[in-house]
Amino acid sequence: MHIAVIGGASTIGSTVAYTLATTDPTIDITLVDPATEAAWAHAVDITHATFHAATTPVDGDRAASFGTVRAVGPDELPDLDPAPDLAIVTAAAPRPDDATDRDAREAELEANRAIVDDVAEQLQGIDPVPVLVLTNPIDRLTYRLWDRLAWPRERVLGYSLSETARTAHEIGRLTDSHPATVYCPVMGEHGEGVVPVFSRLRIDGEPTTLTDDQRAAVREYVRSVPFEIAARRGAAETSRWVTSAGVVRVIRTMFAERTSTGADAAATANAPADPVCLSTPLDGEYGFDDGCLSVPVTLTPSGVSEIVEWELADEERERLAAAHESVVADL
Ligand SMILES: NC(=O)C1=CN([C@@H]2O[C@H](COP(=O)(O)OP(=O)(O)OC[C@H]3O[C@@H](n4cnc5c(N)ncnc54)[C@H](O)[C@@H]3O)[C@@H](O)[C@H]2O)C=CC1
Ligand SMILES: O=C([O-])CC(=O)C(=O)O
Repeated sequence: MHIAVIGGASTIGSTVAYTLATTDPTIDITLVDPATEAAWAHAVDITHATFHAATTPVDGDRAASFGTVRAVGPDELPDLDPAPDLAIVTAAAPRPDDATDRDAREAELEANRAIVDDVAEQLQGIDPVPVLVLTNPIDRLTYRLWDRLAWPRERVLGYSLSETARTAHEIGRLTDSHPATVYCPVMGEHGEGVVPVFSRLRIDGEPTTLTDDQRAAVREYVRSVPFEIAARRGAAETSRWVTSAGVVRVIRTMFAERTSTGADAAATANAPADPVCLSTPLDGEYGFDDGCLSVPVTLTPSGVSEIVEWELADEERERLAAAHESVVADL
């Protein structure tokens, strides 16, 4: 499997590449970035890391299955051989040092629109593959990329799975449970319009109800914690660890048959074969016929195979509608 990370010299892109390479050394990774020196440096450093990730020395047959990590400029994307099976987009404009407020994702919109348009042009040079957009604000820019690319909508996804981990963490704290026992999917906007689907909450497999105050506390935590992290660590250091782990989870789910570690991600005891929530263009699902929002999707190596329409509580539907209104206002 070959994954191209567009904006691969970025903090997030390089961390995703590192996590992928050290989780599954059979994957070929190409860092595509105009910052070719930095991309080269990440590629070589990550290549060295894969030596430790495998218990070396391995035999020649196993070594032959290992992939490579390399760096290229954007104009070389169409010539990659083999062509990528998946593109991850982390290209972004530099953020100011004070980009740690809750409106920081929105503040990126104007500058990153132009970059996403450029990425669309780069991607036009290859045949359609699934594209996972991380560039913020993801719901608006996933739609923008899809609009510019004119690829089937099944191919285009925005990454928002970190919310699920943050939600589980806070529910775990509030209920004195281990976060790993918490299943609570998260729909809506990657931002203020986040919609944890409390009607589907299970803890240790048991349906569980939170109070209104607890629900509000969870939403508030999910909205604010990424910016608390950025404020304490510096704007150049976004939530790289949860993001890269979540992206690997998406890829393992999407390419279940083809990664050497296999995909147990979507089928755990607490969430048997449940879909994952990612942002994707909507065409009537949940009553919305434009824009992108995170909704439950099932995945194949081609992208989205199905957008699943869950029965939602009235309050969840209302919150989803508000998120949709906010997102489409910026299209
Ligand atoms: N969806 C999510 O959960 C998360 C999203 N993000 C977002 O990911 C994006 C990247 O963040 P950082 O890693 O901090 O960025 P960064 O500032 O470290 O790197 C951006 C990279 O994009 C490259 N780039 C610029 N224009 C390009 C183009 N036209 N084509 C290809 N590459 C180009 C730059 O050379 C640079 O290497 C931001 O928009 C950030 O908000 C960050 C964390 C989580
Ligand atoms: O806003 C950021 O830079 C980080 C982000 O999206 C997240 O961690 O969810």
